[in-house]
Amino acid sequence: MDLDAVTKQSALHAKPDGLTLQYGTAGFRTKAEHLDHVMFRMGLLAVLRSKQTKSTIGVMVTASHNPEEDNGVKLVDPLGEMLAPSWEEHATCLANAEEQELPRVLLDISEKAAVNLHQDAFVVVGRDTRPSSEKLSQSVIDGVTVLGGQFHDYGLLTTPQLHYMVYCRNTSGRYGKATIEGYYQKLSTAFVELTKQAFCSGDDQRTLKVDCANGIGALKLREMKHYFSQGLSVQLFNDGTEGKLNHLCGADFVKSHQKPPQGIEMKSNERCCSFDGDADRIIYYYHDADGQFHLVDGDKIAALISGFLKEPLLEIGDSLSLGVVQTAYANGSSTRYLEEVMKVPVCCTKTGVKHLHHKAQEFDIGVYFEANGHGTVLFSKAAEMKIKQLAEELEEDKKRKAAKMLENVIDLFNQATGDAISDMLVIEAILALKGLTVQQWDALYTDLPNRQLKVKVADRQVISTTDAERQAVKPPGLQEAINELVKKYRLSRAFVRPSGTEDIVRVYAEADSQQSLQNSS
Ligand SMILES: CC(=O)N[C@H]1[C@@H](OP(=O)(O)O)O[C@H](CO)[C@@H](O)[C@@H]1O
Ligand SMILES: [Mg+2]
Repeated sequence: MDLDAVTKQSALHAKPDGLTLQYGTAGFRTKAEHLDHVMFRMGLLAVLRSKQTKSTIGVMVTASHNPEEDNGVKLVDPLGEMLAPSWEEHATCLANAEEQELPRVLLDISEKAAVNLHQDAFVVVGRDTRPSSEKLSQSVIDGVTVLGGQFHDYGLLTTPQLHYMVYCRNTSGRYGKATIEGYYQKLSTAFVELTKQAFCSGDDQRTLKVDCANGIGALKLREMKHYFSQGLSVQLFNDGTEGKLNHLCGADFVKSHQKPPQGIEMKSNERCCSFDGDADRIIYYYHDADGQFHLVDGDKIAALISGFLKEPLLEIGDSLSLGVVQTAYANGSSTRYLEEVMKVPVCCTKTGVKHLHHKAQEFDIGVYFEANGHGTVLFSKAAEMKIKQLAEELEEDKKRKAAKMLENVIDLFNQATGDAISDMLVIEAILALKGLTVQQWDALYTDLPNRQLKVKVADRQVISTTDAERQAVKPPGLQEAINELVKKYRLSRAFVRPSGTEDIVRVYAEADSQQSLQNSS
């Protein structure tokens, strides 16, 4: 490690005095103008992590659904998963070190994490469409090169595409080809195979309107749509040619305002969906014949998918375990539906994909979705092998068909992380195979009316929670006050937690009717 070179280069990416940031739920996120030094340092850290794991590490420059002026960065671990928690701490230390402390902190991390500094390092970099992203990703690359790491800059990518690239590179191509073309091919082939058996319904059924949040999703979906056009025709809105990123559009806007985005024309009963700014979340919605807006969120996506998976699993007759992972934000109706009607086990974890992902790995087939539309389905290695084997071996036609279908489903889901494009194709395949309209899907259960608020407080850390964030332990009296309110209304539930990505406290409440909800919130 040439620490003199690091010090010299770092001076070109100097940290503003006194600025402290934390590696949160989704990496570092703040105004883009404050991030240059963080990017350089994350380039350094990615090299150390790569040396330590002897694997390719990813660095993604994005602030997802946050405003265009913001930006952010997160590291992607070898199997495409989020950075390990102990390294989140290293990331925070490194980002906050004053200039003169930088060499010492780098040495400290190397020592604590037992990094073999003679090992080679390889880092892949991706970025979203924000005006600040190109320059910031160059700062990441400066950090990588000054520590002697090699890199590949993928340029513009969705966040899940970068996770996919990392996963491919660390599994010697077994997961797929680590190119954008490889990603398109893998997903489209699985989609086309899967939908071959679908009853050919009218053109209306095969058309989907997509609000791309004026982000990277638009670019990538436009490139990709030709690959699967025989099975699905997508119409792009908010494609970035005019509007501002995430402004009055995108999955986060639609979910939190419970209304359609601007810039999309919706006819009654037409199926529409929204991606977020880096295309790792997806939300569906429609207007009914009376012009009423209906949101079909991540919970309903989980319900659709787990219902769909149950049938072929039963058919192949193997006792592979299927489970669903949610967070406290899951609508109470969805949890009840999954447990009581679908009869699948449901777990609740803390907010943030890494928690859900981790829990989902405990099942042979783990379905995980946040209500806001971030999620995927994970298949254990054992489940994948079993399904592949059955797809080849089974004599009986029906069973083999079921195993083949599952095989394509495995390929269609992004196993590294939630992916709006991949989830969209899975959902569209299921709707086509089952001959379901968006209204029929929506009718699986009725959401309890719910509301989510953001509250600015002086110090959000005065609130601490337990029981997967559903109970407040501090400050004293808060939980008792919530209990008092909640017990007055039927099927009601409420909780308060500090956000892991914004300087605010989030308040959530749901109840059996709009009236009860308004009274309680
Ligand atoms: C209620 C909510 O939507 N929370 C979001 C948000 O986390 P907070 O910790 O609530 O700020 O951002 C996370 C990262 O994008 C996402 O995983 C999560 O679902
Ligand atoms: Mg996102």
